[in-house]
Amino acid sequence: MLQSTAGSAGPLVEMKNAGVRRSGRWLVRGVDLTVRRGEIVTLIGPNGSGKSTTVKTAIGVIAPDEGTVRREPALKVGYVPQKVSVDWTLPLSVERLMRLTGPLTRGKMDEALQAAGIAHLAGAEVQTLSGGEFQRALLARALVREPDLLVLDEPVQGVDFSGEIALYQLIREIRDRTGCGILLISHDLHVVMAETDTVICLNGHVCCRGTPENVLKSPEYVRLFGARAGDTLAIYHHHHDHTHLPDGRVRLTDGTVAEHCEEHHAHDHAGGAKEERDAG
Ligand SMILES: Nc1ncnc2c1ncn2[C@@H]1O[C@H](COP(=O)(O)OP(=O)(O)OP(=O)(O)O)[C@@H](O)[C@H]1O
Repeated sequence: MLQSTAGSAGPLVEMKNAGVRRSGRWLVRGVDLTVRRGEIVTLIGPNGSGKSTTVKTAIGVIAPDEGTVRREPALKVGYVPQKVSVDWTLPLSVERLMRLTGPLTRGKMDEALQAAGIAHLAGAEVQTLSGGEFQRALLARALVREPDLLVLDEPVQGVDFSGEIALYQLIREIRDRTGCGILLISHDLHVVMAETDTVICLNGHVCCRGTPENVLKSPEYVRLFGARAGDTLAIYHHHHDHTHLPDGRVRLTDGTVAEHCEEHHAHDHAGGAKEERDAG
């Protein structure tokens, strides 16, 4: 089972006033960050704002120069990198990619590929995968470890808008099913981040934090991301306002039954530039 082990009720990772200093300057400073089981936390910020440094500090790849970082004992981390260096001239199937870092039973591999939604691509050559499929293959690799904490660095890079929605939906499903904590890195708030519990906006320090809606409205965020913050960004809301019946009709929360769900999906758009329909 791709199920994280139930540990203590405390945070998976907790950073308090953490700072990292290199070559005489603070790369990040004063970072407070907590990820609990079942929680999705997203770090956003411009290039060079310290997102990767913060994540590496959170998972213990680098030690803080000030402040504290506490992790749950024996915390298992699954990491989905932003990029991998693969020699594309060599043939490499998805199955081999999954086995590059260690032996893996067929069952575990199938389960992880299934969880990432690419079971049908096990035998495919990695170089033929689309951007979204490749991200899913990297995600499957991380899921094999049955992580308590899943860390994804820019998960929707090279993925089109509908692929972006599908990937965020998958990330949420993984969280719902396994109960793991998820730490996402992104350069900006994405339209589908409404499922994120907490957004932390970095620029060498924490500029602002809160729900996606609150961060979107905060003057610090608008200052950092400029006019496009208000003009082009839409927050996608998925309202679970109905139940699908076996005959294809839907029952709404008020008990009425409708033929289709489309007309009953309500979407909020903070900026209104992107329209997206919920597939139900
Ligand atoms: N070991 C190091 N020594 C000196 N400077 C470093 C070191 N590692 C990172 N930096 C610098 O620290 C800053 C923050 O880097 P970091 O990779 O954390 O940013 P980021 O927000 O993840 O950026 P991006 O969005 O471009 O991936 C950058 O200016 C980077 O050049």
